[in-house]
Amino acid sequence: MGYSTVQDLLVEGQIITALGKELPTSTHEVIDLRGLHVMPGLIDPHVHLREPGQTHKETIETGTMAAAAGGFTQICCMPNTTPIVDERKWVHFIREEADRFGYATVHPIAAITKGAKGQEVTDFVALHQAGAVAFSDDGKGVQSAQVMRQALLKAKQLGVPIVVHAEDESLSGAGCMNAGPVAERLGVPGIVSSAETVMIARDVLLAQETGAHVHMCHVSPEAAVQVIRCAKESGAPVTAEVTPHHLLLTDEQVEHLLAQAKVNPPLRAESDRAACVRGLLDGTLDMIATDHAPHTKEEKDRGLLDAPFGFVGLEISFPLMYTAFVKSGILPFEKLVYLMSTAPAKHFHLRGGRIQLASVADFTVVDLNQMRRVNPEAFRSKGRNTPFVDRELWGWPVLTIHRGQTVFQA
Ligand SMILES: NC(=O)N[C@@H](CC(=O)O)C(=O)O
Ligand SMILES: [Zn+2]
Repeated sequence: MGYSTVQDLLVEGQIITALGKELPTSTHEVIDLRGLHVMPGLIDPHVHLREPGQTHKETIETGTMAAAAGGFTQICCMPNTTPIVDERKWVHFIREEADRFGYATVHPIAAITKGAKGQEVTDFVALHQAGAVAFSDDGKGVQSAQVMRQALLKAKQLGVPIVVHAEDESLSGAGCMNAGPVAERLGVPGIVSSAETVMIARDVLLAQETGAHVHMCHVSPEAAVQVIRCAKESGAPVTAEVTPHHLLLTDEQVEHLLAQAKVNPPLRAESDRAACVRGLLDGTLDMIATDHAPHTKEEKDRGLLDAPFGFVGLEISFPLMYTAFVKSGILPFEKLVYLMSTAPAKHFHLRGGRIQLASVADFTVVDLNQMRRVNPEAFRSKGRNTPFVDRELWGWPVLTIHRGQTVFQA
């Protein structure tokens, strides 16, 4: 970190072929980026692209366009589609579709269990050979410790992470928001923090016993941050992600926004939010994930009890993080780039995450001085479901280059 410089960058084909001061311009097209910042293409480890099957919510085309507009050049997509990504053909389909449009590189995450039913572990070897970079039943927790242990042993052999959506259904039940005073005032069933923390603790123990890499999704309660901190101190092979919404919002939002603030895991109390920020600053939480979860307006309008959980995030997460944490002086710019590019590349074993000689030309140019309000009507994503409508943000991406090609320009 601390590697910011002012210099030129030469791209030939898909590759960065020179870096330095005053490179000869001779026959090359010159893009003047004075006053702007270039960073390695952002990488999002947790995106719902909704294909196959749920094309009313999002498609691979619209989801990767949204990624490019948000400065992401690589994304990992979750298997909770229709059907579930539990067979090789769906891994191939996703990669081929993404390559056909070319807006961003998509790394499929395949299901841990067949149909995400939590019972029979999928064919990890075949799915990994097809291009799955990790395994997850995201959207649901794997309820059986025995099934999870079996999955960890298989993942360990392949050297890939198991990505944990931590939710014990016997505790989360029919809850639609965080359990607490706001849920009580609204008279709706709450989701207790232990529904998440109990499974995080279980999977830390299973990671220690098996030696497999466990990656915790969208961490939200204070107790979960504490469990992960202890796990890391004891050397357990555990990493974790946190979302911009869990760092910035609390369940107070649900009082005003109702289903527009409904997400899983739920927005929690102020003490939980503050603990997530501390966890991010001290390295307990390793990276930022958007958990981009598009739903239609009709679905989100069903009311707090019946609407689906989830927010879109790809097109606003860098400005959200930049404005709240870098512009305010809490986090150095380089650390944010690390959290949104270098760290996900490292822990998911992806190329990228750095701008260096001979690497693939994936990079994002941001304008740190431009303020714009969040306007969901302008999203490339089909999803408009965000609790951040109208927020004033700085640090918008203005140019995204993926494999040497311009895929987004403001
Ligand atoms: N996060 C959400 O609220 N929803 C996700 C599922 C998930 O990531 O758990 C979705 O698929 O809609
Ligand atoms: Zn999840």
